[in-house]
Amino acid sequence: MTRLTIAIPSKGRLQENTHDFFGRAGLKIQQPGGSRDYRGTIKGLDDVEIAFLSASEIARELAEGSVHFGITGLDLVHETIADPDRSVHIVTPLGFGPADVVVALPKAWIDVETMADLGDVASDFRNRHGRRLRVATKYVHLTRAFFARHGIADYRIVESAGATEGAPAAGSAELIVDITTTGSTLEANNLKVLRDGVILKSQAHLVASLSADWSVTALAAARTILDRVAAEETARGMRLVRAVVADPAKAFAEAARLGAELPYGTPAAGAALCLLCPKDAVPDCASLLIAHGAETASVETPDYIFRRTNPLFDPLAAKVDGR
Ligand SMILES: Nc1ncnc2c1ncn2[C@@H]1O[C@H](COP(=O)(O)OP(=O)(O)OP(=O)(O)O)[C@@H](O)[C@H]1O
Ligand SMILES: O=P(O)(O)OC[C@H]1O[C@H](OP(=O)(O)OP(=O)(O)O)[C@H](O)[C@@H]1O
Ligand SMILES: [Mg+2]
Repeated sequence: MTRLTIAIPSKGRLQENTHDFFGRAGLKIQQPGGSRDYRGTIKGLDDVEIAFLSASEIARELAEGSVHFGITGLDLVHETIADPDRSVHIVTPLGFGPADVVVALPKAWIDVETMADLGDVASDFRNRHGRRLRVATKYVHLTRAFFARHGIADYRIVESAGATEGAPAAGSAELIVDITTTGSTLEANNLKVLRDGVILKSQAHLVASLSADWSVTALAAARTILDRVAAEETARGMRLVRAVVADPAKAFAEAARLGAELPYGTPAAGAALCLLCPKDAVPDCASLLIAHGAETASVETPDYIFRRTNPLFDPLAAKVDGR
């Protein structure tokens, strides 16, 4: 039976946060051969194999179906995978690795502030210089699609693997499409982003391949992992609030308006009412219980909240089954 393979970044800026993400869910990634080993495991989960790859390789392997899950940037998913809606399923954004793919050009081009301005300049440029504007980028597909959407055809792509921001100053291109987070690399190269020049807002995502071999074993392992991930995520936003009140049903009816849940039912007379309450509503919830006669309301932080329905796993299972 095929085991579940998860590809995670082995280097670069997504690596450390990826380990933290699994760690929060109580999943410990082990790399038996040390950092040079290409394969690893998750402690206690025999049906799972970890593949350590670069962020761009991960997008490729997801497209090929040679891994079940991968963690990579949304920019790479859209750049590398021809038809992402069909070949992969986005499980969840991960809240780290934020970066925008942008169209940028020298600040000295004061008349060009928007994609429409760029369209005008592109035609002019061709007439005047007898050659097309050059765009330096490694995001070839994203650039083509975005320029086409803005009706710009008078340009040529110059593929650039690194130091793309230096291309205009070096004279190898007039403008660039690249990724930026703080903007300091653009600034250092005297470049500005067009007002409507943000092609994609990216961050790291957990992505599932729809062409992978989803054996019963692999799917069960996916459920185990996504249960833990979802349980930790849910728990992070909730608190357990406990108090003995005069009329638990009535107290809960009011607490429900604050978003509280009654996970273990209405207590018998004299026993504590136990509520799951959104973190931000805890002080109001506690005051409400005191107003309902409680002497004490105690609040605890749950580590995990497991539920029968899993918002991360269920949509994936539906897609995999439906193939
Ligand atoms: N400021 C940033 N610059 C570049 N990438 C970023 C940034 N912030 C987040 N990322 C994300 O990290 C991904 C890859 O980053 P990084 O350049 O660290 O990987 P890498 O190990 O160099 O991979 P490769 O060798 O394939 O380029 C990007 O595609 C993007 O999704
Ligand atoms: O907006 P900023 O915060 O300045 O970040 C953007 C820069 O960081 C990335 O390069 P990276 O460091 O990954 O080097 P690489 O091109 O070798 O991958 C990216 O290609 C930009 O050059
Ligand atoms: Mg890089």
